Amino acid sequence: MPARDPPDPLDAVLRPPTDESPEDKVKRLAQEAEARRISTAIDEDIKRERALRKKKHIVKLLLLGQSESGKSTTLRQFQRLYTPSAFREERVLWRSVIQLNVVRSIRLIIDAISDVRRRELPVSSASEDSDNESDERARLPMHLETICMRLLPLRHIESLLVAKLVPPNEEEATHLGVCHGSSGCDAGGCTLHRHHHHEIFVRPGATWKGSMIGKARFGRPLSAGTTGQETQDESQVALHQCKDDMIALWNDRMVRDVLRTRKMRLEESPGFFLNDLDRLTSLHYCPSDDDVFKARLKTIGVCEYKFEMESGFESGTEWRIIDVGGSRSQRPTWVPFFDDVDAIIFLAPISAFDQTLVEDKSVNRLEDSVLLWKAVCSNKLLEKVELILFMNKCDILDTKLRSGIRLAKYLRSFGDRPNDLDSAQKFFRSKFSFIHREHSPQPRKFHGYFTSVTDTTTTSGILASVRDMVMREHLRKAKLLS
Ligand SMILES: Nc1nc2c(ncn2[C@@H]2O[C@H](COP(=O)(O)OP(=O)(O)OP(=O)(O)O)[C@@H](O)[C@H]2O)c(=O)[nH]1
Ligand SMILES: [Mg+2]
Repeated sequence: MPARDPPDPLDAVLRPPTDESPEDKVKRLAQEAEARRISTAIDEDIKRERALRKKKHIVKLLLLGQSESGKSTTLRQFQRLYTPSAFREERVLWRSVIQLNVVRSIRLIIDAISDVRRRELPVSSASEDSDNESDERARLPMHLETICMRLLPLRHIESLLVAKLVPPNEEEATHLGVCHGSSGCDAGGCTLHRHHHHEIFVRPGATWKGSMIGKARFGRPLSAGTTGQETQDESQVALHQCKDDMIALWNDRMVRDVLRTRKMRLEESPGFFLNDLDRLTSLHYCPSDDDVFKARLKTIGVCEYKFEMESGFESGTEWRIIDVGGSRSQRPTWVPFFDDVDAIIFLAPISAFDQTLVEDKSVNRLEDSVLLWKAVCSNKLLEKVELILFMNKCDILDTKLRSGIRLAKYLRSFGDRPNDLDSAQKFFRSKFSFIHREHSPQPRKFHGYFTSVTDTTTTSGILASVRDMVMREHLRKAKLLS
């Protein structure tokens, strides 16, 4: 005789009672039918979700370009466009970065005027009581000495802000481009010690935002009042108290002379806010969108920003935008992303034709961008990737050319073309598109844009066309593969 299966332990529990009344039976059967209905609905939900996940598109966009080319600013523009409420909520967190940008600009000025040589000054600016030696340090006029003295508390504020923004034990080797030397200085009665001008940076993982707000992240809105940043803080109080002196320093004629002779064009430098001191130093200052785009915080490592399209034909598409550090030591982090990226936005700051890299003073910035672009175009791993070129910082290019800086002096091939924005842009477009054509392993379309990514209006339109183009290409390739 075959062995009998052991009794099912659940069977006894689930079996209807032997003394069940007809009414109870009707009730039980109804309950069982309802339970079956719910179970089928859950099964269908799971099936639908699986199918959806299978269908869900993930579009990956990588931002590349040298340091200070505008990658993180472009990322912030994407954030503003596609997760506006999270962007707005996080604006307040940029206040410390902006405070530090301001304090650093002021220190650059004080350092410059503190060891200015008499021969560097126009005759009218030099103080009269100095002796004849031509290389003698110029004495500062009394009013500037007083201002420098009164701005001494900003040194403490700078240390506070660095402690707040830079993770402990982090040291970054690159320095701000416009600074000099690192020894102490003594200008008349005003003694200031220069520090190394380490540029502050953001490292993912130990993010500065994370350290300031606990667990808050893009996509997970913060409520105002949770960070403590929006109320007045020590740095803001100090900046408020120093407001008049900072404004007087920045507007001083001799200061401007010194900056001019030293070719320190602070207005064109990243993180420049000195024309907005009145607004920025108010006790309840909260950064505007534009302030967030103008703020400078260097990227070290890789940051990924995810967002999902909520409507239209892209509904359900997840976008991942990857922002990397652009300084030379950071470039090895780029390659692992080449594998499965849909498109690259490459930023070339075409205003930088007369500048050198912060990390290597012997390398011209424009040349570096051109070489990088060539390397990206010719990379075999990227042969099927859409390359989008942002010829960026056109606003600064325009200002430079208008101020009389001659492009041909730095780029002989520019020849005798008119030294204006239009001619320069045509020239750069043909230079970059030529490289794209000649060095791409297989023919592909050139997508070139002239951008000033700090400008929200023009950039929003450009990002929308980029998004459409990338999405179309993504769908076309997905169709070809399926
Ligand atoms: N005027 C102007 N400033 C810009 C433009 N694009 C970027 N900037 C500024 O340039 C600075 C550097 O921009 P970032 O976006 O931080 O540069 P990045 O490429 O991310 O640099 P790394 O993180 O060092 O690789 C910031 O202060 C920006 O506000 C532009 O088109 N015009
Ligand atoms: Mg960056």
